Amino acid sequence: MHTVTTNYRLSNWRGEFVDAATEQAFRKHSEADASRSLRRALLVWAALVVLFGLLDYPVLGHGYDFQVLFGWRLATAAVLLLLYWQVRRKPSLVSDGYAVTAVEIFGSVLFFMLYFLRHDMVSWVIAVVAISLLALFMFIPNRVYLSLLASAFLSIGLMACVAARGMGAEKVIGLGFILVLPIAVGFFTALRWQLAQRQQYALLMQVISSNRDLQDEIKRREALEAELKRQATTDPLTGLFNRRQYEMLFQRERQRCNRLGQEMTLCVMDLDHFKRINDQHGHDAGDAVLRHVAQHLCCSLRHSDVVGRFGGEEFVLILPDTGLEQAVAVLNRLREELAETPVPVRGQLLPVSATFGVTAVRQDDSDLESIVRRADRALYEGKGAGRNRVMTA
Ligand SMILES: Nc1nc2c(ncn2[C@@H]2O[C@H](COP(=O)(O)OP(=O)(O)OP(=O)(O)O)[C@@H](O)[C@H]2O)c(=O)[nH]1
Repeated sequence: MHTVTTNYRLSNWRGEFVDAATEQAFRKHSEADASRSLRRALLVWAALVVLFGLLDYPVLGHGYDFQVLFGWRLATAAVLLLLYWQVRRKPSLVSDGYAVTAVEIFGSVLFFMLYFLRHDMVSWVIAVVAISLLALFMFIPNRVYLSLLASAFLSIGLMACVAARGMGAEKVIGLGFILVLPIAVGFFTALRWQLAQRQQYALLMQVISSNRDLQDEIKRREALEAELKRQATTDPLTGLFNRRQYEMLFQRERQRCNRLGQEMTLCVMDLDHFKRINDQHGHDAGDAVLRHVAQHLCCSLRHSDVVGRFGGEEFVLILPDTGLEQAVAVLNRLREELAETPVPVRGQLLPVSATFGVTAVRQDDSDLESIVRRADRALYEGKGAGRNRVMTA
């Protein structure tokens, strides 16, 4: 279960998450998007700065003022493009906002120069500054207070320019009031926008977290279901199919073989003198031998063969698509393998062997029990004949 409890509380005044780690995660999440929008804005800004320089020429001619202004325009565009390149290389620059603020402050200086050099468009400059103040709040996506700093620099700077040109105090104060308007609108709009973005992010994260919990729960239930199924179908000691399961699999395989006209054999296998192992080495050693033999049977036989534990040290092997002759060959190989590989138990090698009774499944066999009884008879003949052998019936 994902029990991470993230604090999504928002500070209405900062427009950020109260929890620093959550704020950090949000910025990381929105970084790519914010960096893309900022880069676009920087390109447009740089293009406008240079293009509007062409309009300076008819007014200023080829003189010194034009050269200074155009030089400054080019410098501004270069700084904007430098930031564009840096943000592209390192998108995290957009999240902390300091580099963008510094560039905005540098970019503002062009307005002051325009104010002094383009006397023909003083009121235009003021209007453009007012619009730019609004735009500033959009440039720094996560730092509304840094935008406030950049806009304060631009508006106070412009007021200082107006004062420097000898305008009266009432004009300067009046301009201040005019400029406060776009700053207030920009600030509160950006603040609301930031809050809305974070609310959306919190909702998204909560949905993702619930989905993850749900997926974990589904996985847990699936594992539980698989475990229950395993317990219901297998023998706990050896992991082989239990009686109910191999009986069911026998019926299925018999029908399949009948349909395809294939032969099928069934074998009952019993370990020889198993009691001795228990008596001499203990019940645990006997269990270990049973597990080892079960493992060996599963590895040696075909994937489609069915291996079940009949009870005690007896096993049932169902071999679909296998005639009696073939089965005898397979079982002899198995018998030899068992007899040749002693089982390692607690540092000792215990020799094991087994006797097999095998019979073909016939069309007229009424049920599994009668087939097992026939194989069992062969098995006991094998025991009587000296064990460690394969007998047919
Ligand atoms: N360790 C262990 N022993 C078991 C288990 N189930 C049955 N046995 C033991 O298996 C032994 C079977 O003994 P017997 O039926 O006399 O057969 P055997 O000693 O193998 O002799 P033969 O079959 O005649 O070769 C008994 O001692 C049972 O207690 C089990 O799950 N674990």
